[in-house]
Amino acid sequence: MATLAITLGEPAGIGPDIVASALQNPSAHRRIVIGCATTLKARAQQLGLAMNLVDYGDDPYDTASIEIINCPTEAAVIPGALNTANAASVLQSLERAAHGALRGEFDAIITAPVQKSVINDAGVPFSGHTEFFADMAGVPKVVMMLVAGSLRVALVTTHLPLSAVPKAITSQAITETLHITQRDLQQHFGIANPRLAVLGLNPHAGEGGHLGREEIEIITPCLEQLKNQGFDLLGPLPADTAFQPLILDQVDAVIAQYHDQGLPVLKYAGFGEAVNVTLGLPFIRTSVDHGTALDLAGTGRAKTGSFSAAFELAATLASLKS
Ligand SMILES: NC(=O)C1=CN([C@@H]2O[C@H](COP(=O)(O)OP(=O)(O)OC[C@H]3O[C@@H](n4cnc5c(N)ncnc54)[C@H](O)[C@@H]3O)[C@@H](O)[C@H]2O)C=CC1
Ligand SMILES: NCC(=O)COP(=O)(O)O
Repeated sequence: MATLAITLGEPAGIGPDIVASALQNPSAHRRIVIGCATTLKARAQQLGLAMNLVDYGDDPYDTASIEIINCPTEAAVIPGALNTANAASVLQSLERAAHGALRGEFDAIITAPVQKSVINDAGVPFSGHTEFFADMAGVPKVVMMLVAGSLRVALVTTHLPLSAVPKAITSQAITETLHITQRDLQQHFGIANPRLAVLGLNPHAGEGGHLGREEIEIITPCLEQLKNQGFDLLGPLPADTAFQPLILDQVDAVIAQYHDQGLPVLKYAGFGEAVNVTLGLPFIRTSVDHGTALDLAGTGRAKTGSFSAAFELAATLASLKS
């Protein structure tokens, strides 16, 4: 049995809906939701779902119960309507989850989606859970990897404006990404000798320098150095032709240089069933593949497939660790 912390995410989004829906059945794992208890109860009621919520630690563990660590929102929550007053509650829930995971109180964290913009609008710099948890853990570099069936896509850079990407593609960023991905695929995914396909940055991987020089000046020398150290790498490959069975059948993960180079393909392959996992943290963190879907909050139309997959992957990774 694993002890799994679940953060509720943006209270006006579909986080409360998917958490209430997906946690209906008893589980072999202890489930601790961190977020606004009033919001979760209200959303469950709106969706006609029963929720057996008990305060964290109050009762002996019961397979049907959901424990809650309450992080009340400042203002009443209206599904679909963002409110900067409630950003503090979201951040408090993430901090509580990270502190608990760092001290071994939780075996893993599963996050429901947050609305990054409303946290920024509340005056707090925040680019994503990935970077937030890295900061909380004091880890300078982590890797965002999404998994859809046998397809795994990891990113060298995460939440950056496109204009900032080329500068961020450094030998150090690529080297660290490949080290973290290789190590975590070995340690957590049981892949003894991961083979990784690394994408170029430019169209046609730079077309021999005629469409950009990052492949020649940065990526290729970096990959050669890592190959000499024993890494099993393909690339740099043109991104537009890399996602085909000829390549994918021979690799364990694709390394994309930036968010929208790799994730649209992954989400086309498995949106609604895929899982986002942060590699390189000192604790396990998985998440959904989708955002806050404000348009669906409180409607009963939010699908729970990705959350359930994230929950199962977190439980599996936690059991492999112990
Ligand atoms: N892990 C996280 O915290 C993530 C947060 N986000 C944040 O979410 C916010 C909204 O992002 P968008 O790009 O609009 O993406 P989104 O995923 O919220 O919505 C895209 C489309 O997919 C639909 N959709 C999303 N989840 C669904 C579900 N479970 N069931 C059925 N339909 C679903 C939505 O209704 C919408 O039509 C942004 O602030 C973004 O930063 C986005 C991705 C991940
Ligand atoms: N598109 C994936 C995404 O934005 C997830 O971000 P994070 O909040 O998990 O860092």
